[in-house]
Amino acid sequence: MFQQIKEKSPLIHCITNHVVSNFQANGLLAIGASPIMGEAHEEAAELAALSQAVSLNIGTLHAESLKSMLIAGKKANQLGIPVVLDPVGAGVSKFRIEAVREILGRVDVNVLRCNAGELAAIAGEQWQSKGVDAGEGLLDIKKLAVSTAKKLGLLVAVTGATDIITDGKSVSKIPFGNPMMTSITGTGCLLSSVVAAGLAVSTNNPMKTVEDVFRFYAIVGERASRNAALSGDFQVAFLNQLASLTDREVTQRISLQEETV
Ligand SMILES: Nc1ncnc2c1ncn2[C@@H]1O[C@H](COP(=O)(O)OP(=O)(O)O)[C@@H](O)[C@H]1O
Ligand SMILES: Cc1ncsc1CCOP(=O)(O)O
Repeated sequence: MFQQIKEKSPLIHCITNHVVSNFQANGLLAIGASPIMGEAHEEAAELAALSQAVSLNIGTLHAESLKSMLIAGKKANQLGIPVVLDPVGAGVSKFRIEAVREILGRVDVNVLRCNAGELAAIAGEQWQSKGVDAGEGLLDIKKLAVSTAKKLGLLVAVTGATDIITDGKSVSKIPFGNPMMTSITGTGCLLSSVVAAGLAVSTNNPMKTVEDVFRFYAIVGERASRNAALSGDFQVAFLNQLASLTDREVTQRISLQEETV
């Protein structure tokens, strides 16, 4: 699939936050996709219509960008273009959680990519979130992901030490990755837009596409951590691995894991 992304270079319309906008654009370029960031409501429908996937992220949401997300999301739905939602910090304010509910109510989101705290907030469960980070809680995240996917009728992809992906029926766990991935801001946000790029080129089996993207991304994190002692180096190493990791190397890494279990 990542070879296909390089060949087709899908245009990904990102309405995202101003913390990670640059990292997200560079990460998409690194995998061979073509990012366009744009949050004015005047152009939201046009940009969505030009794109092969739409990536919505509420990290620094305001009334204007929320309006744009609804316009872009609805235009994407009309044209059959996949939509990914990253509900950054969904539980930290009334504004964010209401916005997430409005987007989910008015746009057919294909994939909800979130951390455990954001999932808990969306499901209306108790959780000790810490700003935009996952935080802590006692819930069974797998169960919550399954029930949320069923209730909302979409794919839920929850990140953490082990990632969980579900369509409400089957569940897949991705055990790869490295804790250094949480030492820089934006790895979650970029992952959501990489999922959008995957869906843009591979539409037959969305669940498998999300699994493949998550495996690839986690292995990127593992390899980047080998070449970086501290977070500044890690960010550069991460972009370099995004640009250079091949589908074949991913397959090799997975088979190594399978041999050891
Ligand atoms: N403890 C961990 N060990 C390995 N990988 C992790 C760990 N925590 C998060 N990751 C990875 O870091 C990336 C970002 O996840 P996360 O920090 O949960 O998202 P967010 O930035 O939205 O909070 C994901 O690819 C996830 O798999
Ligand atoms: C720190 C911060 N504040 C608002 S958005 C944002 C970036 C969050 O990025 P990620 O959730 O991918 O770490």
